[in-house]
Amino acid sequence: MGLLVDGVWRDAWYDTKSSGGRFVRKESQYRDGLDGRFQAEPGRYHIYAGFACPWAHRVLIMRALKGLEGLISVSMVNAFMGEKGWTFLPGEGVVPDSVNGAQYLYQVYLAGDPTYTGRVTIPILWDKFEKRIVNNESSEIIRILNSAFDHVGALPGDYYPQELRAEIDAINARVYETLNNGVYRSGFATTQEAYEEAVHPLFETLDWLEEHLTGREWLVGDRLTEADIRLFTTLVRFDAIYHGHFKCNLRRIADYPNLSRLTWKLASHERVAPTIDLRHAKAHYYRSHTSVNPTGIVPVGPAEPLGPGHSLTGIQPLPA
Ligand SMILES: N[C@@H](CCC(=O)N[C@@H](CS)C(=O)NCC(=O)O)C(=O)O
Repeated sequence: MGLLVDGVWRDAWYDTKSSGGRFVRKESQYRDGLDGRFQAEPGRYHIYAGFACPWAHRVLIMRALKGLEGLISVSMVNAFMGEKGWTFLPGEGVVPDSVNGAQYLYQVYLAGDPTYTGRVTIPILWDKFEKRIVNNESSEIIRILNSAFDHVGALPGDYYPQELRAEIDAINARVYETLNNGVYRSGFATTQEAYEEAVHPLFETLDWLEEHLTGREWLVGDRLTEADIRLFTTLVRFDAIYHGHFKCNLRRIADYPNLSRLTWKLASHERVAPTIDLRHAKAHYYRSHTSVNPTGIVPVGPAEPLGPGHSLTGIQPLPA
């Protein structure tokens, strides 16, 4: 775990000292869209992702739902993120970097800008023509994938429809703050106060979502939208990872019937299922976050991380 400073890798854990033990997420730096100099073209773009990361997972799901596998290639990082950050070293679920030939993800950031300063995160949308990062903010990459490739062969489907945007944005805002990022704010807190400040609102949001989903199939409108996708990538990891590793343990998702139903509905979706590898994700969190779990031991349970009777075995690997 570390970051680049003027193009030089520095091994460092998140600084929580200056913020009273609170984990404060840094803004992503590459924020271009596919317009102007970047045009949507088959074969031009590459995604750097990984099975562990909930932010990268959003992007893998959108790529799959829009049927973009043949138009946008992908590389997948190793589960273990050590002192040199994410790597493409051989391991389960790794898809090597066919574009930049990087062994370490920081080399991809340097290939785009040899003087980059900042965190080295997945997901990344990379332009093979201009040889640079277009965007490294998942909430924006999923919107790009949702519509930019529609005229060059993407599958139909709009997961951010105009008429539902206000409602989607409102749900996203609460879910991002208290849940998607809330699990990290709970788990990476280094004071009791900072932890409790995160974990209580997190469960208030889960309670609220459970109620909101009564009599509804999806969060917004009567259809699958990006709001469901953004919620899902946290829910699917919750009982196996966040409940134990990040101490989000007032309740499990299995204790919420409506949230469990939504989680399973997406997890078993034929296009979404191949984007999930919970064993890999568990190994990442428990082995890489040595300040949270110094022994690196990966717990064996829960036996059924997606609720009674639901198994994810038999899922096919992600097409490269
Ligand atoms: N805001 C970013 C966050 C991405 C992010 O934090 N990814 C994590 C993996 S789950 C990462 O690569 N962390 C490495 C680091 O912070 O050094 C997004 O949504 O794309």
